[in-house]
Amino acid sequence: MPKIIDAKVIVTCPGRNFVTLKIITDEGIYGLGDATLNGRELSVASYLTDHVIPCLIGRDAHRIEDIWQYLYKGAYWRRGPVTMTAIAAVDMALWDIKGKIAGLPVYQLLGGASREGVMVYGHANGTSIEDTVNVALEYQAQGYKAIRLQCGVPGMASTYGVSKDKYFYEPADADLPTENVWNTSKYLRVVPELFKAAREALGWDVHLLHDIHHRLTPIEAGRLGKDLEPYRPFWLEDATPAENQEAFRLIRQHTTAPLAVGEIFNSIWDAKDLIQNQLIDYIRATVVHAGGITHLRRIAALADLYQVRTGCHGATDLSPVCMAAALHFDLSVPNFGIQEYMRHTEETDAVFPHAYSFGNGMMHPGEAPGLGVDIDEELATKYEYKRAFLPVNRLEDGTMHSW
Ligand SMILES: O=C(O)[C@@H](O)[C@@H](O)[C@H](O)[C@H](O)CO
Ligand SMILES: [Mg+2]
Repeated sequence: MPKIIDAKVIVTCPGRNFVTLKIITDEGIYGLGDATLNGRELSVASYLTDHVIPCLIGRDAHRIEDIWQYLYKGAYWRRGPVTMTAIAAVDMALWDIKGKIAGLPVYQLLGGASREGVMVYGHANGTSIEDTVNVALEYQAQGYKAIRLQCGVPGMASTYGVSKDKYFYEPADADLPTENVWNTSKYLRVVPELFKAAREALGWDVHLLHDIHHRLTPIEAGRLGKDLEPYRPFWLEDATPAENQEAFRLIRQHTTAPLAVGEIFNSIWDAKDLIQNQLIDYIRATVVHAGGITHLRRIAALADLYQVRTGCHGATDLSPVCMAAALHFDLSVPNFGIQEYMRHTEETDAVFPHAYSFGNGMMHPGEAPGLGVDIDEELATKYEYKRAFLPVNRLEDGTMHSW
């Protein structure tokens, strides 16, 4: 059996912070897991170093399910983003090891390919509707079949999803949280105009998505969904904060716009009622924050019973290790929907060389054994951790709001 003899956490910051777990076996084979939790990176690094790695040494690396259960039940304090991101990193690394030993890409261990490629969506954003539509046209020219639209709101200095750099979006932008100002009624006026302009410019053969990013109440989300129906959105994401899963019932009563939620979910329990009551159409939970490939398969299997499809989170603050793992999952899972793909920077890709590829709006994990991603540890040491927080949102009267 491949015995775990060592494991370490690598924190690196090639333009943004990433936390990576490396598990090493007595046969010299190692596996990698993404452990990045944007804005709270060091909490996961410590959870792994201080509370998980000592329990891994000496274990059989093939026992993925047993180790998953040991870390989940053994912590006593179950669930939560830090715990489940740490478990996810171990899970990814063990699938990587298992694939390398078997000489197979992980998707083959998950039941093989269910499709030829993974449809992805890119992020078009701009300070104005015109800028956003022009970037969307560039994505369409690159072959993207699905494009997310996020634009600035007149009268608001900054808002979620609008980046300073046209192609790379990094929201964790300061040593302490940046304070954004938010105005719901201004936002509700601009999004339908954005979609109208986008449909006129891009036509109907491209999927258009939008991320509300938790900022509306259920009835406001129902109103926006109804306003966007003529433009056939592929999905409205994070329409309202989802701690109260029942809140989505009110949205459903007012609009047929498809709903996606779950990038901040970390276990099946966060999504169970949404899925079983068909209150959503896509589940956004992802490998790195929802307990790894092992747990994400359980979430997808439940979703499949209710015709809910996957739509994994894939922002730049999820490392190429997570992107690789997600693509293996996406290629195999029967109820695949779509995969988010925000390109990493060249310096990030240099630290994490990988086998996955993009072409004509689709991605593929590649045929390398395991996850097909590595880490250049020497290069990684050149990029010191740099504390960075996600922004916060306040209403114009100063009231704290969701960002
Ligand atoms: O859909 C998305 O990609 C967003 O919600 C993310 O950009 C999210 O804001 C970041 O991952 C937070 O770190
Ligand atoms: Mg989102």
